Formats: sequence, C-alpha cells, structure tokens
Amino acid sequence: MPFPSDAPTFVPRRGFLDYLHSYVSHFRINPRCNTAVESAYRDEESGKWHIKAKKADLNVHEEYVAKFLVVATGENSKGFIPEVSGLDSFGGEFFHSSKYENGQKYKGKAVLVVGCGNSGMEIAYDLSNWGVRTSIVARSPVHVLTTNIVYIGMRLLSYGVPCNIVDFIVVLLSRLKHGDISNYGFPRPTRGPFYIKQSVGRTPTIDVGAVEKIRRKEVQVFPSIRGIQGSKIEFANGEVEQFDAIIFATGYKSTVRHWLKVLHLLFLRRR
Ligand SMILES: NC(=O)C1=CN([C@@H]2O[C@H](COP(=O)(O)OP(=O)(O)OC[C@H]3O[C@@H](n4cnc5c(N)ncnc54)[C@H](OP(=O)(O)O)[C@@H]3O)[C@@H](O)[C@H]2O)C=CC1
Ligand SMILES: O=C(O)C(=O)Cc1c[nH]c2ccccc12
Repeated sequence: MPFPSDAPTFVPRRGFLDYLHSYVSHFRINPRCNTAVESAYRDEESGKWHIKAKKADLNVHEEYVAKFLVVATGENSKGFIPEVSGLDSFGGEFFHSSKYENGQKYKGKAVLVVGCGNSGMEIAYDLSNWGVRTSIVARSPVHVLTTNIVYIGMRLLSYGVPCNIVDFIVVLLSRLKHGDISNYGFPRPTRGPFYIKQSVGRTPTIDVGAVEKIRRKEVQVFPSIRGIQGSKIEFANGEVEQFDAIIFATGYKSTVRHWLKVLHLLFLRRR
C-alpha cells in the first residue's frame, strides 16, 4: 500500500502512525498490541501452530491456534550489553540504549556512549544538545551517510544501477558532505554501505548532526574500552578518562530461539 501522494520523502512519526492506521483498516488487520509471544510449536497431528502469548497490561495468558505462523520479529529484540573488564567496579550508572529517554539529568556530567551505530550517534547528538560532556566509542570502521544520500542510493538501485557503482557514488557524496571522517576516529569500511547492507544486513549510520559536533570537538571519539576501574575508563589507545554514566548502544540480540520451539529443526533442514 503506497503512502499518500502528498507524503514527504521522509515521513515523520505522525505521518507514519497515520499510515499504519490506514494500513490496518484497509487490510482489515486485527493487531494484538501489548502482547508478547512466549512459545510457539507446531502440533504434528493437526498440523496447526499453538502459540502462547501474554497480554502485558492485563497479565493474562492467551493461546492462539493457526494454520500458518509468520515470524517477523527481526534481529532487534533484546538489548545487548557486552562483557567489559571491570564493569562491575564502575561507580556510575550504566544501561542499554533502549532505556535512554533524554539527557536532562546528565547536564554538565560526563557520559560515554559505546557504539556508533544509529542508536549511539543519535544519543550522542541528543546528550550533547542537553549540555552533557559527551564521548562516543567507535570500535570498528563505519559508513556515515545522510537520509538524502541513502535516498539517492536507493533510487539508483531501483533504476538498476549496479551496487558497486551506487556504493561508489554514495561514498563520494558522503565524503563531500562530511569530509574525511577517519581524521575524527571513524575509518571507512573497505566494502561499500549498500554491499554491506545486502550481504550482512548491517545498516550504515545515518547522521543527524553528531558528525558536526565531533568535528567541532563537542563530542569526543574514543577507540574500544580496554577496562574500567571505578569511574575511570581506559581505552585501547592508553587514554584514561572519568565518566559519570555509560550508555551501551551496542545493539540487540534476537530472542526467537527462546520461544520458537522448532527453530533447530528448520536450521537442520536448510543445511
Ligand atoms: N533513526 C533510525 O532509523 C534508527 C535506526 N536504528 C536501527 O536499529 C538497529 C539497531 O541499531 P543500534 O542499536 O545502533 O545497534 P547496531 O547493532 O546497529 O550498532 C551497535 C554498535 O555497537 C558497537 N559495539 C558492539 N559491541 C561493542 C563493544 N564491545 N565495544 C564497542 N562497540 C561495540 C558496534 O560496533 P562493531 O561494528 O565494532 O560491532 C556498533 O557500532 C539498526 O538496524 C539501526 O539502523 C537505530 C536507531 C535509530
Ligand atoms: O533496515 C534498516 O536497518 C534501515 O534503517 C533502513 C534501510 C534499509 N536499507 C538501507 C540501506 C541504507 C541505509 C538504510 C537502509
């Protein structure tokens, strides 16, 4: 179902919500909100799926029986915090990016954001706007694009332009827009952004203003964390800094293995 013809190129939150509502009424979908699936298995005799779910707000359990089950839960389910040597000794608070609301209570404090994917870069930008002394850990090379550059790349792909040429153009545009960001601690990956998206599914970082803040040294960039001792964090380049809080924008793990009771069989069959 297409967006309305007067929709802007980048649909804002309200417009997207309206789109979802009209999608639901157009296809007469019956969404079950606030419901978490806890297990699903296929009964071999009846050939039907039995899905156990829990309604979060009412704390009641439900069972659905269906001929088909579509699993579209994606990769981004449960916040992932990596093991970091000495994290248990850290004096300040630390939490996953999914718990982030805004930077109000960190005004004037020093906060470290770990990870420079889309969550990390957006949170670093927001913290800095709240007057927080913000730093970000960039562990490995990353592509930093803009919404417009991604849009151009997608249009070119849709016209049939080969991926390697699209990547060449997109990287060139990004270089014109941001300059050589490897000077700021962000080396570029050797493969192009759309190649990476298509081969391993990893999305490039889409800048919302963090790059400019990094360029102006309002946000500091560090390499990976070597270890933590109290409020002191040591980085791979030997630098040591004090922080009041750490936000782990280190991605998500899929939880499908825990509730979809046949996944191992599906994997075995595919091999
Ligand atoms: N506005 C939007 O459209 C937004 C979209 N998203 C999307 O949501 C999905 C999840 O994004 P996000 O939450 O950013 O997670 P991602 O998985 O995309 O990024 C995680 C980041 O954390 C880094 N990282 C992981 N472990 C460590 C570690 N031990 N030390 C240092 N760095 C580490 C990764 O680096 P490395 O490469 O080294 O592993 C990577 O930079 C993505 O598809 C993203 O595009 C998210 C936010 C906003
Ligand atoms: O699916 C994602 O993770 C997105 O953020 C959207 C997206 C899909 N394909 C892309 C290619 C380049 C940049 C963003 C996307």
